[in-house]
Amino acid sequence: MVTATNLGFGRIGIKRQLKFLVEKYWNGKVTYDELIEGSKNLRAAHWTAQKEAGIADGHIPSNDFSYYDHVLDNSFMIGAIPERYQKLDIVPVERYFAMARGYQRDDIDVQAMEMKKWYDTNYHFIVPELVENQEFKLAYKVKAVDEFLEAKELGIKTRPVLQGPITYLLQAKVKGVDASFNNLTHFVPRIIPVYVEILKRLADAGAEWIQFDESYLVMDIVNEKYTKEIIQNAYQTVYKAFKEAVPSLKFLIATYFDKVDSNIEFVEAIANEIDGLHIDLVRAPQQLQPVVEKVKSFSKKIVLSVGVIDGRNIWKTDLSKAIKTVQVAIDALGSENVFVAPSCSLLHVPHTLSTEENIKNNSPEVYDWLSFAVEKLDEISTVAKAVNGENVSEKLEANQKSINNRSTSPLIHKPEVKEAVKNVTPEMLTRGTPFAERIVAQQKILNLPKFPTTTIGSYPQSKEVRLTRQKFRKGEITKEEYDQFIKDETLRCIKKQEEYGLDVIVHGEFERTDMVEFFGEKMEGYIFSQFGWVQSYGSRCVKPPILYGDIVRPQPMTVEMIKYAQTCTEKPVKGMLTGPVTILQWSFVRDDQPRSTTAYQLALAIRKEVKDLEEAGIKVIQVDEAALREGLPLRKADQDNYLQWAIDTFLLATCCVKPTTQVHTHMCYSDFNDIFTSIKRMDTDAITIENSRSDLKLLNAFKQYGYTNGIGPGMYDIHSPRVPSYEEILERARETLKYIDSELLWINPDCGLKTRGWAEVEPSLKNLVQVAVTLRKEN
Ligand SMILES: CN1c2c(nc(N)[nH]c2=O)NC[C@@H]1CNc1ccc(C(=O)N[C@@H](CCC(=O)N[C@@H](CCC(=O)N[C@@H](CCC(=O)O)C(=O)O)C(=O)O)C(=O)O)cc1
Ligand SMILES: N[C@@H](CCS)C(=O)O
Ligand SMILES: [Zn+2]
Repeated sequence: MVTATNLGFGRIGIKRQLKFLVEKYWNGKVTYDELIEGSKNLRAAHWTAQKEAGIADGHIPSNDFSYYDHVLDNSFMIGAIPERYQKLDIVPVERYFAMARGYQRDDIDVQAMEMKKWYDTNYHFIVPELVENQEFKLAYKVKAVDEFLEAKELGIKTRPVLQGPITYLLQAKVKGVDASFNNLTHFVPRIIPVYVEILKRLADAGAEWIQFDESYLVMDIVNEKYTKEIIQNAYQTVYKAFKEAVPSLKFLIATYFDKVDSNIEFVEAIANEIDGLHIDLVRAPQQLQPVVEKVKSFSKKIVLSVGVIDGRNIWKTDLSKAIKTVQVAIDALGSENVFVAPSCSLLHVPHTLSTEENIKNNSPEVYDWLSFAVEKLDEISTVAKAVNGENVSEKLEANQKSINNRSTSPLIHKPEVKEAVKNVTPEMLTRGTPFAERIVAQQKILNLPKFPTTTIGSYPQSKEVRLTRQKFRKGEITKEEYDQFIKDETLRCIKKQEEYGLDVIVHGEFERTDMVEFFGEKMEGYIFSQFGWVQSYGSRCVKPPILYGDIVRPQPMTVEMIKYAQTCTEKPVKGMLTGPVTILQWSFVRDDQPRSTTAYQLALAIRKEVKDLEEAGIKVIQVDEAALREGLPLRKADQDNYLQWAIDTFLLATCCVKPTTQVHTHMCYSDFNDIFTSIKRMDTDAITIENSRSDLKLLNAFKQYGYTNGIGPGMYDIHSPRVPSYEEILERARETLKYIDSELLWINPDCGLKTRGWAEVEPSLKNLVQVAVTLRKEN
């Protein structure tokens, strides 16, 4: 019998209950007991939904829940708590949130831990931070065990999910060591006992299968430092120790987001210790045959968990195709050695389609093409039933009808859009004039001081802004009233920026729910869910719009608002747009054509907007490519191709302006080294980057690669509520000047300010501007 399984489920709840609960806890509006109780209810609901959908007993994940992030939970559980948090005299839950968000109370002021993108997703994790003499020890409460027991009490046997130790250690940064320090050789022996203790407790509690997320197995992990021998040795040492200590447990090694490829050697090396391997066959269907062959050759029989239901997108699965894939594994390994699974955790897709009344009523055809997490559980169970010989013919027929309908629907295809993409020429991808000449021409118009100051775009999306938008959506206020409110907010925001002394002004983005959803709403080819939220970081969620067809921009999207903003001030106002790659990356996009084709369509739409802004007299235009680095394929062999079309689409979107128009971009995520030549190729007049939670050393790349255009590495972290002091920003700016030429340096925060309150923004920006004033005197 093939088993229906799952790898992980979203935690925020059908209506984002966890978000509201956690935020209320932070604001002192609910107690710790209420936080515990509310989360318990959510977990119960999610386990029950999985059980009811037909996920097998013992294969419903637990420990996938988190108040903030599951990697942080793992650090907390094994005592990897940096000293600056350990020494705070606060209760454990406060310590946990201090690690995630920083802590500022009375005279205590501790920064948050580093946050990074989770592989190529829009989810962020808290980077484990270790020291050379790190001791790992169990927390007073062992979350993985507690959650297993909690589910057991409900009559649900779960499969606890743990961060695979090798992946956890490779993700960790170690303070105070040099580049030759080897995380694996150093920490493997130390981390084993704490994991063994957790495993023993899980076995005692009645667990059978344990899922180890060893997602690093899809990366190019082997290099000079992490040689094959070292990695193989690490895998063997860890999993041998686990098996010896707790022989009753079965271990599933889970990989996702790309192919395992030659790293299968490391799996082979531990084949006798483990009981199953999960592979992603949506992202990497080509790995089916080689992995099946390899697994078949192992002396010990292990289970192959085949990830055939897309955990990263929202389209209905072609069930007949999925069944064929599963059948290949069954034929080779036997049905008792095959699990049906989603490609990865369902954390990355919204909860359920069943509440989406708007799509159902207004776009019934598209509704029929969709599948969110709960519906995907049903797909998993249907595939398992089908290969087990149960009669699911009605479901399969209905599914085939939807799949056929989608592939031929006239809703999707617009010949004029396809034609426009074909007609893109190389001349459309270049500015023509070099930066050195452009900047002189721009300065004649803009006359900016040295170390120009700016912000990234958004200002606080206060409760009032959101509630007013909600009232407008519900029809409680008119469009005129809403527009006037937004204009008033914009004016107020611009006057504040003038008061702080910022040089390049932004309009604040008050009219935007989200920088991608806003543009989606103004283009044809998109639909929008009402409750399709997915977690981005901590309590912050995004509702990716659904791009289902060819893209058309019927009319200008931002021009009226930016023109208005420019009338509010003498200083230059940046026209704010989101770039094609970021729109692509943060939408659920069609899977019936290459992503590059969709990006070209988006680029043509943004290009029209850029041109219209310039014609409206806007002198500085920022096209955010916040997610360009995030979209980089995980395997090096795939990266050049991506970077080629990704940068081409950015150039297509921006290279239509005069040399006098200043083009900015902004990027979140600071791991730039591997894409540096591409950043250069973007040839923007200024780029602002998220950098403040990362090592300044990363900026060395700008020097190393001879970057000569304007650059603004974020001077402080906007994701945390703490206010940076003038001294702190000044120190950072002075340090930055060791890496960046003073003529090129912009002074700015590291991302938009929408998540902050004015009470934090005001002192932070005043300190920021003061730093620029000091630098001008010093340099
Ligand atoms: C820059 N970032 C972004 C990423 N991805 C995006 N798609 N967009 C981004 O900006 N990825 C990387 C980073 C991640 N950063 C963030 C930052 C902030 C948020 C965030 O604040 N999300 C909000 C939801 C935003 C939104 O759409 N708000 C709606 C209101 C929806 C709502 O909650 N309405 C309430 C009523 C009002 C209220 O009580 O507040 C309701 O319906 O009940 C809007 O503005 O109208 C969040 O709350 O999490 C995300 C990622
Ligand atoms: N312009 C956007 C960029 C965020 S990455 C903002 O300021 O919110
Ligand atoms: Zn950003």
